[in-house]
Amino acid sequence: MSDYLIHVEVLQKRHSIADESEIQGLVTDWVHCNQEWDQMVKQLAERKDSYLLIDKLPKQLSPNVEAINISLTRRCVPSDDTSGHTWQLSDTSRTLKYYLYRLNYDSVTTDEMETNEEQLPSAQHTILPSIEFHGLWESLVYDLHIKDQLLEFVLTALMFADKGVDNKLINWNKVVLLHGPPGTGKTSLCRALAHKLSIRLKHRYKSSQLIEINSHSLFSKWFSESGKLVMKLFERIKEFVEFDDQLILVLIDEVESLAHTRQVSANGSEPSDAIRVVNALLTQLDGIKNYTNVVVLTTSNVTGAIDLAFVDRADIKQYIGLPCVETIYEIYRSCIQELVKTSIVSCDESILSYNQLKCSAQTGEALGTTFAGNYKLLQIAEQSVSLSGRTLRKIPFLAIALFSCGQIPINFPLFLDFMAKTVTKQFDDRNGLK
Ligand SMILES: Nc1ncnc2c1ncn2[C@@H]1O[C@H](COP(=O)(O)OP(=O)(O)OP(=O)(O)O)[C@@H](O)[C@H]1O
Repeated sequence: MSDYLIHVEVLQKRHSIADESEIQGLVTDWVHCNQEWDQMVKQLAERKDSYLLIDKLPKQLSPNVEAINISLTRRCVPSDDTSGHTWQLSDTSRTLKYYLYRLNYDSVTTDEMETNEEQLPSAQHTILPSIEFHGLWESLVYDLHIKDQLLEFVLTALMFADKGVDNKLINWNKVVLLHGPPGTGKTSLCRALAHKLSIRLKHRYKSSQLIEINSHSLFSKWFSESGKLVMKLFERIKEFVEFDDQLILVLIDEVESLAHTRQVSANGSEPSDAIRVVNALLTQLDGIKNYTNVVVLTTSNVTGAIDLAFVDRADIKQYIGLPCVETIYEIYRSCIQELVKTSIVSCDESILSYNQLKCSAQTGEALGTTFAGNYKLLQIAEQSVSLSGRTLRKIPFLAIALFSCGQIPINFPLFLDFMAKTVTKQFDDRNGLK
């Protein structure tokens, strides 16, 4: 038993023909010869929401392995945890979980449904783990340990289903609801969660698929038919769910457009159709909850507008809010690292994590000019409070587009000036719109 569980995700190269056992053997050797586990774990534990990506691999691994991603969760290993292979590092008390996977490069496919007059795009299917969502989980930063908690929640829900826990005695529906302001990464988090689950559960399921329901097209034009369309759509989902070696993740974005509160609908202009849609959705959700291999992920910007019966079915109702200074700093830091990597910004200073910066300030190490840029970045993060994650990720692009006059590379201090001006402009523009 250990305080941390170390997850080692091994991405096999696209054209590698080595079999799983061969790669597992090579990775095992690498893991056991690596003397740096304690240091890596310490580094990761200090950083919140963090991971270590190793893409410069030793030559015995590089022909077959693209990258190795190491992350931690703070928990003990349940004795019958079936996800991944478990290894005990011989010289420490640390437990390590190993997952080997390949990315799917096929493009997303769109399902269409027939209405009276036309074909309607009703859902998008992505085979997971997909190149489309590679790195998405790691790119999302939150104030609390939201990502780990969500992952843990879904793994537990699937484990309960697998163990055949009686639903009449313990109630769980395998439905997640993420709600909060626009642009806080709710949809991205659902996609990233689905991708992560497909990697972590590769031992349990032969394949995994994300089905994204297009709520808008289901509910807009053919309003009177919407109830029927919802039923049809879930019939189609059931075709996939029938195979219990397939993990199916259903994403309903902006679920309020399907799960409108029946109270409001009843007072509105077209009450019966809206009520029919909500009823159809609730019936279908109750129908698929009996399958062990399906999880429904939903998002909403306006929780108040969702039917309470739906909200009640969600096992987890997670509020995703606007980022705090620390999270903003980390989002900006990842943007700058990317611009340095692609030689758009030149930087001699190492860009510390928020925690490192705080620690070195306490010990007096960072107070010299060496970390002046880091402090300036922290000020910009403070200036950016109340902006959404979506806006924050745009700021570095806008800073260059608006102020660099096409001259790259831009040195780090100048780039930070551009960023500060862009944030000010963002608030001015926003106030101008009010
Ligand atoms: N917490 C975050 N960390 C890092 N990036 C973020 C974060 N929140 C948002 N983003 C960025 O914003 C983009 C848009 O996020 P997304 O569309 O998932 O948000 P949303 O909450 O679903 O928005 P909406 O409610 O408007 O549909 C993401 O792809 C990501 O680049």
